[in-house]
Order: sequence, then C-alpha cells, then structure tokens
Amino acid sequence: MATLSPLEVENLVAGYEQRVLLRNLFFAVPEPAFVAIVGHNGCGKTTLFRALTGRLPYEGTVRITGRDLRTVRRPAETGLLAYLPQRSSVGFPITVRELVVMGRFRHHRFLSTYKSDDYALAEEALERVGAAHLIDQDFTLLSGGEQQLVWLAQLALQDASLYLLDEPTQQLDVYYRRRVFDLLQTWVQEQRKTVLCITHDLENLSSLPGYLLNLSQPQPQLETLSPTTVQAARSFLESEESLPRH
Ligand SMILES: Nc1ncnc2c1ncn2[C@@H]1O[C@H](COP(=O)(O)OP(=O)(O)OP(=O)(O)O)[C@@H](O)[C@H]1O
Repeated sequence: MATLSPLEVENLVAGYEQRVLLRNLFFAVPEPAFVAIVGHNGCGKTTLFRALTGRLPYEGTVRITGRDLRTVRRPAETGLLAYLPQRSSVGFPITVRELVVMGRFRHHRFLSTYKSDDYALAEEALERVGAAHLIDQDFTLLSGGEQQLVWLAQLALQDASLYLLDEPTQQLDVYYRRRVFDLLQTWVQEQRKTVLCITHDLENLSSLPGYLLNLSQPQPQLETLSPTTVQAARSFLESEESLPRH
C-alpha cells in the first residue's frame, strides 16, 4: 500500500492584498523528513507557515497525511500540526515546568489539572533540549536563548505529525544551535515526524539528512540536503541577481 505524503502542497498562492509572495508553489514531502526552508528576508517563509496553520487565506491545495487542510478548522488544536513562531512572549510569571507541561493540552479537558505523568514527560523533554536545570525558574526571567529551548521542549510534548518551526536557532549559541538541529533529527528518525524548519543557519545544514526548499528561487523545489545543494543555495542567496525586484 502506498504511504501518504506527510505534506503535499499543490499550486499554492498566498500573500497580502496586492502583493503575492508565494506563487504556484508545488512540493510533496515523500516520507517523514526534515525540511529546511531558506530564502532572503521577506521572501515569504513565515507567510507559508501562516497559510499552513490556517491563519492566512490561500489558493491551491494543502494535504497533511492525505487530509485536505481546508477541512480542518484548527489544525494546531487537533494535533495535525504544531507550530513554533519566530517570537512568542509570556506576560505573566510562570515556572518553566508549568509552561512546558502545557504542551500536553490536547490530552486534557479545559481547566483539568496536569498529572504526575504529564510532569514527568515535561521533565524528560527539558532534559532532551539540555534545559533541565531551568525547570524551577521563572520563564520570564530567562535569556532569549534559554526561552527558545523551553519552547522547543513544550513543542515536543504536543505530539503532532507535522512540526513547523520558524527560526528555532535564531538566538542560540553555536553549541545549542547544533544541539537543536540534532534534536530535530531525532524527532524525524525516532518518532517519524516531519519537521519544516525556517532557518538562515546554512552552515549547520550541509551535514544533515533531509531536504532543502529555497523560497527565493523563482520556482522553489525540494532538493536533497547535501554539502553541494547547501553551497549552491548559499551562492544563489549571496548573488545580487537573486535579490527580489520590487
Ligand atoms: N500582515 C501583513 N500585511 C502586509 N504585508 C505583510 C504582512 N505580514 C508580512 N508582510 C510582508 O510580507 C513579506 C514577507 O514576510 P514574511 O514574514 O513571510 O518573510 P520571511 O521570508 O519569513 O522573512 P524573514 O527571513 O525576515 O523572517 C514581508 O515583506 C512583510 O513585510
């Protein structure tokens, strides 16, 4: 029996008012995989995630494991996908433990309390991102990089089939950047997740298995990640000719 593609995008068109940013985008992720999404600032990477999370109207078809995205009213709430935006903030004091355990929200009815099993999973998720030592701290007092690791731990608990991460290594030092990319690989290889990761961190990509989607290309297509394809993407993005003309 043929396996369903984790994500198929057909003829996707999306943008804002007079400005179309994504034009007739076609790609299909053939199996659970890591997909790095690269491209110039403003080329439409976050816009693609806004369309996939149902927060921006689009033309065309998106299927997640065969299910038409238009038929799912709240894709994140139903566990079809989980999304880590570029910036998230919390406006009230909360311990890291309590914030991470909220990743279990789909397993609980509104206002029901989390159980010891949930907290054990939260602790494990924090260990896996290298942030177990932060568990009792007030999240709002952490550094930007520490907060980012905590969000990743919370995301891991959401247990979706498709993860969308918008620049997850942006504020991290070299050690944690590497560690986060390795963690995302374990989600793919051990848990059969599909991870779409927007990044400008090209130097970490060449040694990873997966795919590359360069949204600055006139007709973006999935390419296999390798030192050669990453170098070609870098040369393209560094060239004056690749810059968008407005
Ligand atoms: N709500 C909006 N209304 C109009 N234009 C918008 C809106 N949101 C974003 N844009 C514009 O759309 C363009 C693409 O934005 P988007 O956030 O998708 O870029 P990006 O590729 O993720 O960039 P970066 O690498 O800088 O994060 C930008 O020029 C942005 O100013």
